[in-house]
Amino acid sequence: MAMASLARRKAYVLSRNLSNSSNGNVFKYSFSLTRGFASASDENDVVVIGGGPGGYVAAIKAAQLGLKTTCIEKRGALGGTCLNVGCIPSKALLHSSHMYHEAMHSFASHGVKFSSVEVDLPAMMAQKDKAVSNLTRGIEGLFKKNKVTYVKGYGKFISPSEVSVDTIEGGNTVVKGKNIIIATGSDVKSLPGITIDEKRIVSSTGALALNEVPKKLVVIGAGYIGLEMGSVWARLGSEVTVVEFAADIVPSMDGEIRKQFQRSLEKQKMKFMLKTKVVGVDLSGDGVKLTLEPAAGGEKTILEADVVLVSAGRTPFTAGLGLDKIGVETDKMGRIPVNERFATNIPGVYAIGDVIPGPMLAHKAEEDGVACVEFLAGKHGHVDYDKVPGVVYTHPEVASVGKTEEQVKELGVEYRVGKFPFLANSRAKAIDDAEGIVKILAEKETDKILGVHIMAPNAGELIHEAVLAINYDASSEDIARVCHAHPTMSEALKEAAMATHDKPIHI
Ligand SMILES: Cc1cc2nc3c(=O)[nH]c(=O)nc-3n(C[C@H](O)[C@H](O)[C@H](O)COP(=O)(O)OP(=O)(O)OC[C@H]3O[C@@H](n4cnc5c(N)ncnc54)[C@H](O)[C@@H]3O)c2cc1C
Ligand SMILES: NC(=O)c1ccc[n+]([C@@H]2O[C@H](COP(=O)([O-])OP(=O)(O)OC[C@H]3O[C@@H](n4cnc5c(N)ncnc54)[C@H](O)[C@@H]3O)[C@@H](O)[C@H]2O)c1
Repeated sequence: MAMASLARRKAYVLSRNLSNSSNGNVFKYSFSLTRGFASASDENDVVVIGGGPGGYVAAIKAAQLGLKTTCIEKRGALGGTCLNVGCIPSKALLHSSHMYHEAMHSFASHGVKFSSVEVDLPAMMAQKDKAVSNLTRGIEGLFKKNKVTYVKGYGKFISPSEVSVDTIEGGNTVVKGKNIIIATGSDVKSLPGITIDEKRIVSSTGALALNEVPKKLVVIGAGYIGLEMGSVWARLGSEVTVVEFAADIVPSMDGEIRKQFQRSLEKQKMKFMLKTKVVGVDLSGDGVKLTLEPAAGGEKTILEADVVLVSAGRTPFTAGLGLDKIGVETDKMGRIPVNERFATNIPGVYAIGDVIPGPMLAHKAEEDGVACVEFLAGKHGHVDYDKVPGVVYTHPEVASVGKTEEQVKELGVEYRVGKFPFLANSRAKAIDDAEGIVKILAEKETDKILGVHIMAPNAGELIHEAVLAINYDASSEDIARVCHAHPTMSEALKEAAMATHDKPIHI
């Protein structure tokens, strides 16, 4: 059987039959799987531009599905923003700085004493860089294992089936593909009048590589990056002030959880200036002087900083890609609209990940990549953006899936809420790390889970039981009746589920 399926895979030659629908954005595909060797031609079945979580995962999956695949990446390393300057280095620094903070503030109460604790920033950065380089090399290994051709260079369209690549070595090559997937990701959104120099005014990339702990750090934007990188430097000793235009931190978070989360960050000495905008920057002295104004207008104030982190969102990256040359449409925000098969308005050209509408998250980009190539291979791909979990990796972490209470109210659905605080969870008490809560929202009539929100030290791990439940349309009673090991933090989810459909035991 295995031999037969291998032979079948090798023999697939994909022939695509495109028919453009009246709105120009929906295509129908039919595939004929005839015997022959696709590799006999130079043309790829799939070319992926961008080697981030969207692109590299799409390339590997396409190859696994028997499609001849090439991935083009300009930065000289695979893994994209996430691995090189995003998820991975930030989590490395979050972990290291948390260890330092624990050593300074928590170890003694557990009976572990040191004569002195100090930060060795170069060593901390070296550990982060080692994690990144090991992982990027790992993806190159996966490309080899799966026979994905890797072209290092800057790709730009010369036609809907041809990409010209200025290679890192200095040459040029043209890569042809029956299907081309744009996975070029996103870049820092700059703010008018604020020029990022990655020294005094930094993006997340600069904030991941500061060579000393700034005395005063001002963060513009209380979103994922601002709170994670703000936490890193606050733990290492910076005085951190977060300036946020909106009325709340992480505006997309459930309101009740957000309030508790903000209080927790304030206890960690992070200061918040909400409903505030930066209207001027003065770099004439050694540091930075920011002019602030209430978001609604009013009296100006000055805030001084040694370093300013601009983390007010990210913007799709399509510079130099030649989209206009082949007619790929973008929306007002520079994103590439796609249909449910990730097809753009140009036949044979697809887009996934941060460059298309939807949450800008690595795991969402990966799901896009897999689903997109599954469609290309004649299978059925599926991604439901309503069931994509989100995690802020601070301490405690905040993780959520599904709807917030505000969204449920807006939908007009009758619902029940069940909550359980970690203060009543035996494991959290045992390890003396009990700040946080689980909150479950379920439809009143059916008990179907609509949303789960967790604030806990390991919320990013705990959330996946809820993600699974929501994906299987589970009820809160389903979770409540599942036996959970004791003593674990996961029991808080069970208790919150019991509180949703009936009564909890331990509170
Ligand atoms: C500081 C930070 C922390 C983050 N932490 C998390 C986290 O913890 N969890 C999470 O889910 N998400 C996190 N993100 C978001 C995550 O990094 C992105 O959602 C994810 O990387 C998007 O994947 P992608 O493949 O769409 O794009 P990217 O990862 O941006 O990859 C696109 C790649 O395409 C390449 N490219 C672009 N144009 C061309 C071209 N013309 N030719 C060749 N190559 C090209 C780029 O060099 C890049 O490597 C974080 C982001 C940042 C900045
Ligand atoms: N843990 C994670 O999953 C993780 C971590 C980091 C980044 N990311 C992703 O990277 C993307 C970018 O992160 P981010 O934190 O830059 O964006 P974000 O969208 O998460 O937050 C940006 C914040 O900046 C505020 N803002 C916008 N303009 C402003 C202005 N002029 N002045 C003050 N505040 C302003 C917004 O109201 C918002 O609260 C996010 O979409 C996120 O999905 C994810």
